Amino acid sequence: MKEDTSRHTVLSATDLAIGYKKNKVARHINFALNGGELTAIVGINGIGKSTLLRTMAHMQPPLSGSIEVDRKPLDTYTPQKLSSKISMVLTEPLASKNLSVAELVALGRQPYTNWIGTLTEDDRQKTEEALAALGLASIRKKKCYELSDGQLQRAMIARALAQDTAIILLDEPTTHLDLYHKVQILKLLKSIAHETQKTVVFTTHEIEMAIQLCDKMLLLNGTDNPFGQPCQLIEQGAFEAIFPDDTVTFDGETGTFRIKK
Ligand SMILES: Nc1ncnc2c1ncn2[C@@H]1O[C@H](COP(=O)(O)OP(=O)(O)OP(=O)(O)O)[C@@H](O)[C@H]1O
Repeated sequence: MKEDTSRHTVLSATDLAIGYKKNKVARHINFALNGGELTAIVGINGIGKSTLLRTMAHMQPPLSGSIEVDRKPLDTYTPQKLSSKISMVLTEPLASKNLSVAELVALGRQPYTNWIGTLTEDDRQKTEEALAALGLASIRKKKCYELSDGQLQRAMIARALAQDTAIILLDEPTTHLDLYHKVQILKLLKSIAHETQKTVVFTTHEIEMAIQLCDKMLLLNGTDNPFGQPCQLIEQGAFEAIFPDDTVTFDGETGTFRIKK
């Protein structure tokens, strides 16, 4: 039986500072994410969203502070154990677009297969479920280079779903998509979080959409990085200071930004 992750903190950060040897990018980052929640990380260009996501995936070390997965420090996990806990969806072009959609999605099972990568019946079933969940069954044989940006994005998410981790991290999953496909992907992420009790976290520039669709938001702002439900952040006036107010202002009533003319 699967553990009910919705009742406890699955992923948390305490006074986290992130960045690079000569470049402290952000500090004072605090959050606690439960299972079954969709969370957006937002903030202006270069504020550190991708750096934070990479730090959460243990692809780079924190400068200070801590990250815990299931209340254990991230750095106590072996890479193998971590790949069964956290999956990461990057927007970078695939190394091999020669793979078919089904082959790409099956790669999600790698953490569980033996050294020659033989798929078991369970691996095949998880791959099929992921293909079906993302509406990819009919194009399973298509090569990845034949896909539209939206289809490729869905295939990358399906690979993460096949990996069947409690935590899914996605770096800008809606870039290059039109409004309809942006909403489609975000709604899909929300239903994955709510229906499978996974903790889903993504970076985005779609602040208004995130306000409407996410359970929680982390706003990287270079100072105190407010975290909470979108309505709480609106009440705190957290969105008002994101952009210089001679350019764009935030309307808390509608949860939208207005261009100053
Ligand atoms: N490998 C690296 N080495 C040193 N500095 C880096 C490296 N990668 C990114 N940075 C710097 O870290 C800062 C944060 O970059 P990051 O990509 O995390 O921001 P972001 O919020 O995701 O930006 P965007 O919205 O433009 O994608 C930037 O100043 C960037 O130049």
